[in-house]
Amino acid sequence: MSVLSKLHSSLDKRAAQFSRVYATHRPLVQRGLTVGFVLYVFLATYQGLAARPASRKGREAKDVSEREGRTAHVAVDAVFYRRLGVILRIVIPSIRSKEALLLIMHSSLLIFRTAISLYVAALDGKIVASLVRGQSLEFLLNIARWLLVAIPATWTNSWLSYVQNKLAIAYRTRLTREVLKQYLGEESEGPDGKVYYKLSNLDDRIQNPDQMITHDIQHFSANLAAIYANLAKPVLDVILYNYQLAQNVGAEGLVVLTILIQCSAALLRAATPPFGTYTAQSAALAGSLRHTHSRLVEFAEEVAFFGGEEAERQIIEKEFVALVRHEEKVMNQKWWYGCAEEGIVKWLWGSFGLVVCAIPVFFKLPGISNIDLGSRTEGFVTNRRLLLSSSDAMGRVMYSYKDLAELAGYTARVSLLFDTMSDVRQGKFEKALVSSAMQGDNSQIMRSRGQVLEVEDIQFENVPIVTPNGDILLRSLTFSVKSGEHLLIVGPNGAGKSSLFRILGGLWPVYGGIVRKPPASNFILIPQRPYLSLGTLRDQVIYPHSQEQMATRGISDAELLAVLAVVGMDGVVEREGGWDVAREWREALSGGDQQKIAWARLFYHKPKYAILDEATSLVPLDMEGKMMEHATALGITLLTVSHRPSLWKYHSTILQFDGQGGYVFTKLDAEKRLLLQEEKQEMEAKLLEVPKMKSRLAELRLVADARITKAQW
Ligand SMILES: Nc1ncnc2c1ncn2[C@@H]1O[C@H](COP(=O)(O)OP(=O)(O)OP(=O)(O)O)[C@@H](O)[C@H]1O
Repeated sequence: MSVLSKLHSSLDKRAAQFSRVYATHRPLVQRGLTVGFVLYVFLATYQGLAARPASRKGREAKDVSEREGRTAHVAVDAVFYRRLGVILRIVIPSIRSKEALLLIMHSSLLIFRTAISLYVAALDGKIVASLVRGQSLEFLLNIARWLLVAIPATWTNSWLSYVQNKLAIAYRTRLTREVLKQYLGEESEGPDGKVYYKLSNLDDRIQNPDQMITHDIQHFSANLAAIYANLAKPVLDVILYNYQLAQNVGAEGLVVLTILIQCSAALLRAATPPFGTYTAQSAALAGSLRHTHSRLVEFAEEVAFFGGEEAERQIIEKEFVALVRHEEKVMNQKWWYGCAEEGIVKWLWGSFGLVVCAIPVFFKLPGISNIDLGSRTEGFVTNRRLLLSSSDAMGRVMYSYKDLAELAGYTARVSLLFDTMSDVRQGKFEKALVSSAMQGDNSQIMRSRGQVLEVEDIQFENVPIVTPNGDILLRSLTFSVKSGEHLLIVGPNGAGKSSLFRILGGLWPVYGGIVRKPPASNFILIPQRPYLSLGTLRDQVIYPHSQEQMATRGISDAELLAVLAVVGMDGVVEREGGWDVAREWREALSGGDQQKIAWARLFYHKPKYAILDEATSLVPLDMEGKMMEHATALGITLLTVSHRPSLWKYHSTILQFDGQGGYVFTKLDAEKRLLLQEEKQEMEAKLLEVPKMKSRLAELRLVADARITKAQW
């Protein structure tokens, strides 16, 4: 016997010995491998979802933040989980909440559906086996079972999508309510309120809050509701299907299969583009495009008069092209990613699966006695179905990473909204400042804060007027207004007249000194272009009251008509078809009529103070006088900005800005001021005549010189 054949026989002996030992201990090995497999699936899922460095994704995410003015990144990482945690506490406030119950219901349905799938896999195998064996009765019985199981199966699927949609709506409702609570904070919240104003005027971080509150919250909620099904269910499926498969084909093949699948999955994952960042970018670009369109709708008349169609088209097109380019980039990425994904998940993993299913056909597995053709076919069909479901579930775990990345994008947007609102409520604003705001004295003023005290009268003590971008309009302003002492405010454009009102209304922060003033509810503002709400004609006059509040105050429609009569607008009720007609009042009423409605609103509310910012610029002089007299007769103290001298006589003090950072606050003697004004106008008129007179004089001189010369001749 040669050395080679000796070696061969000794190897044979050892192999036989090993397979004997292995066969004896196989049940134990199987159990160990199965437990190991389950642990592995959990670990792999955890690792797949756990925080990861944001490298490339972080870099690309900067694009989003630049548009939103903030350095936040979008990736499936620790930041994402922290943000999601905060939002989850809002959408699922307690274990007894409706949302928690819906989640439990959703989970039960998911488990039930998997159980049905397992049953169907086995039944499928049995049907084919009975066919191969030619057992007609068995075949019919199995078909009956198939039809029976179809009832709960279809029922479960419908319920699943129903509960998932319900969850999405419930999340959206919770989030929207919470956002609106903060965004339109009650006036009683004092300086913390008016977030909707501060967000767009005092802070740069959010360009389109409307888009965030509507579109982004909706997508976030839908994604969050789906991610649970897309993640929890496939993980559960992978474990259950594979457990069942391990029983049928042996755990060894499955372990090899899992290793191969995980290696290819890791490769695919490494190549996954940053879809989360793309989602956030898409949302920001879509918001920007919508904003340009809504601006055009808002200023349609102005644009039409200017013939600005070409300019507007260019602006809109620029936004549109940016969005389309981005969508195309994402589409291209999705195209190649989709190819790679399908090739790996469907075809490569499918071939691995077929090989695994074939194991019991080609190898005799201890404990599994597939002898006849029927049993072999039954085993193959069942295993193949299990495998298809398992690889489908595995694929969904893979896809869910993409979903998770998308959810991260929306989470970033929603949490940016919450974070910014929270900062704004605490008076922390992020805005691009003018360069002077960063220097010495100016930056000192910007850093400090003044005091706001609630008292009966208005008193400003050394208060600087600073615009949100750090421009200091006035370093220190001191003046006071007592009840009944009407104040006239004058000065050149941009001097800070309206800004003073913004401080009074609590819209702008007080950077220094002391502001004493009554609560904001004691003021009513009438600007040059008054605000008209969506609603009925009655709503315009009583805004922001509701009809119920009007009834509580004991005011009837007839009394409201009397209020309109003061401003000569009582005819409008009949003309427009009654109090309850709703219309776009900005279009239905002329500019002057809109101002008169705003004055009627003032007479309805009778506040302590009225802020009139060029509030009579569009009404005739006689009506202006009537309205001013009625307001003072009602005991309303007026703070008026106007360039019309006709209004001077209604005021007792004057605050005059010079537009260079200086001001004068003094008693106003309207008569004297009018006389001076008249004298000034007369002199100005005379001065205008001077050049004309000079040229006439020159002409006369020429004529006179000519006559003298002629006489001499
Ligand atoms: N939200 C804002 N953010 C930044 N700057 C602002 C803001 N609102 C106003 N400003 C700036 O504050 C300055 C003063 O504006 P303000 O409206 O108080 O002027 P004004 O005296 O009322 O002028 P006008 O007579 O033209 O109405 C202007 O330069 C304006 O650009």
